Amino acid sequence: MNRFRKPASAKPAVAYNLIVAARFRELRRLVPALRFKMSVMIVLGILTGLSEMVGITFLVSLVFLLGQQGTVSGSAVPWLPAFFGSIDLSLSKPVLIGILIGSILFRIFLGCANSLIASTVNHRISDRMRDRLYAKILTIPFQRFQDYERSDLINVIATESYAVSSAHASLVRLGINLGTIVIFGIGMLVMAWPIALLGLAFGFIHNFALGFFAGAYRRLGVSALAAVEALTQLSWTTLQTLKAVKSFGLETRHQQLFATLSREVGQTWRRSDRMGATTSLLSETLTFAVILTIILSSEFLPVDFKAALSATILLYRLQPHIKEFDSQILRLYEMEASLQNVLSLLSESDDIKQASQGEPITRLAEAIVFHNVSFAYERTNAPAVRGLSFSIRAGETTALTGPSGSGKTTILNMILDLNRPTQGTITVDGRDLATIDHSSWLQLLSVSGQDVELMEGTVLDNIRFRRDIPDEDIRWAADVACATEFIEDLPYGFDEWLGDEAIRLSGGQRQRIGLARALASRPQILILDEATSALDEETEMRVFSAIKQDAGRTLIVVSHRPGVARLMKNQIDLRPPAAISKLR
Ligand SMILES: Nc1ncnc2c1ncn2[C@@H]1O[C@H](COP(=O)(O)OP(=O)(O)OP(=O)(O)O)[C@@H](O)[C@H]1O
Repeated sequence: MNRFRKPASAKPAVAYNLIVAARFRELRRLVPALRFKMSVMIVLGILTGLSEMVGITFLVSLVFLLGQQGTVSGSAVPWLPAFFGSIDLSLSKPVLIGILIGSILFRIFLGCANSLIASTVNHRISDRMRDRLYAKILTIPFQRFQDYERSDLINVIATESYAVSSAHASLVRLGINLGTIVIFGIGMLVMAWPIALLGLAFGFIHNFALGFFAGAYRRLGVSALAAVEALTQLSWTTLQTLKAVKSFGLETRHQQLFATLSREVGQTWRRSDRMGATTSLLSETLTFAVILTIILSSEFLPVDFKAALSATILLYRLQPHIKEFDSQILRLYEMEASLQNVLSLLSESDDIKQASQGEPITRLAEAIVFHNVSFAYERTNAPAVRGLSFSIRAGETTALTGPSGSGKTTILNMILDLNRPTQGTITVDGRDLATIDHSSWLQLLSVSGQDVELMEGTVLDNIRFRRDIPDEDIRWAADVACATEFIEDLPYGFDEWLGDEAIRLSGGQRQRIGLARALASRPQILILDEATSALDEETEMRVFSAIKQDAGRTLIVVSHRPGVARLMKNQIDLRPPAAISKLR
């Protein structure tokens, strides 16, 4: 994730069960109206448990009554009088069978309803999380975005976002299990209190014993996440640098690295399975011990046999709930690392430029002026540019020149409002750029750089770049960028599939697609940052003369080629004054 964030602690929790409260608090921040939906699902789940308990006790009674004829005298179920006092609950066999079938059907119905609701709610949570994470990537300041590994961002959107719905599902299951445990416990207490006490002791021992695994599950979550992130990062960089990998003959090296990382991912899943099997075995052993205790001590228990049998079956049916209760807590530990990643990305502050509502701007009438502007990137010792004052006049052409690293791109980024000066101000027609509505300012601008970020799609898609631009404007832009001449030679012309690498295009052809993309929206201000560096001189001159024919546009060009700089009316030289005078 963020390269500058400390990794999540893998230490075991001090108080094992408190993780539930921590996860609940985090989820409440992430999912509005959490409590209502959760409560409905938990109540439905508990009702399912209740109908199961009713079914079990009536089933036991039925088994005992099957041999009898007519109405059963007295209460059919031994614990009912404890709830209903002196009311005569004599039941005939058909009624008993009816109640039994009813409770089974009710349980099936509630179970299905709850699964459907859970699935809908969980998918909605996942959809919402993915949308929010994606939106966050688009709204965090660009400089902050650069702190993140791209592959990790893909991971967090595509897979780790599910941690939120999984945590929600786990909390719901925990609520249902706890409610069911309480209801079964009360039922057992009424039927056979010694067995209920044994059950209570079992629950506590179970919870205590599984608590020892909390730290291991948390560490497992951290290492599983690290292994998946490393694997995705390698895959991502291999795809990005495949040409270099092949040119340097590094295929085998990459294959070996991938196999090692892939094995690590497999190992963490196997470790997860082994830990699941261990905790399950522990849980089953504890259940066996408690059932054995009941069987061995049954003769000495002061409980009616039918009630003892019902309570023992209940205890047996209770075990999965106790087991699930603890395994859901362990899951909360395991998913902690992923959840922290989601939370940390979502807690990034939005770019104030996008959030603030400044004054809209419809055109650049006079000039963009830098007033004693300095800019320092985060975590750097020296500012990238210092004390700059100059103006870029509207409707004119201006060249920004200077040696590599002198801050030309940094200046363009400030004009694009991607970065704001750390000192000084930039004004547009006399208004502070920081007070101008960000999106209306961007409507006036278009930029093309040395490296063109192509995307999966056709030539047309790449020029249009998901904007509403008519085909005529795209054709016009391709003409001005001198791109039509090579596009028409492609087998499918503008419909030729490029892919994000556009391997079949030369560097200069890719740059011309980038230029056409910038021109297609017919911007008032066109910014070209070494955008023609890969073109031959003749084509470059043709491109500039075509661009300059479209009068009225403000053109800002960064180029290391003196010939290009000379084509511009104004020049801003970023060399230190001493260096300039030495050259004269
Ligand atoms: N994201 C960043 N974080 C930290 N420092 C940066 C960042 N981007 C650029 N810099 C630094 O800021 C300085 C100016 O960089 P910039 O890219 O603006 O120079 P440039 O004049 O455009 O260079 P070139 O002609 O090589 O493209 C350089 O020292 C560079 O290392």
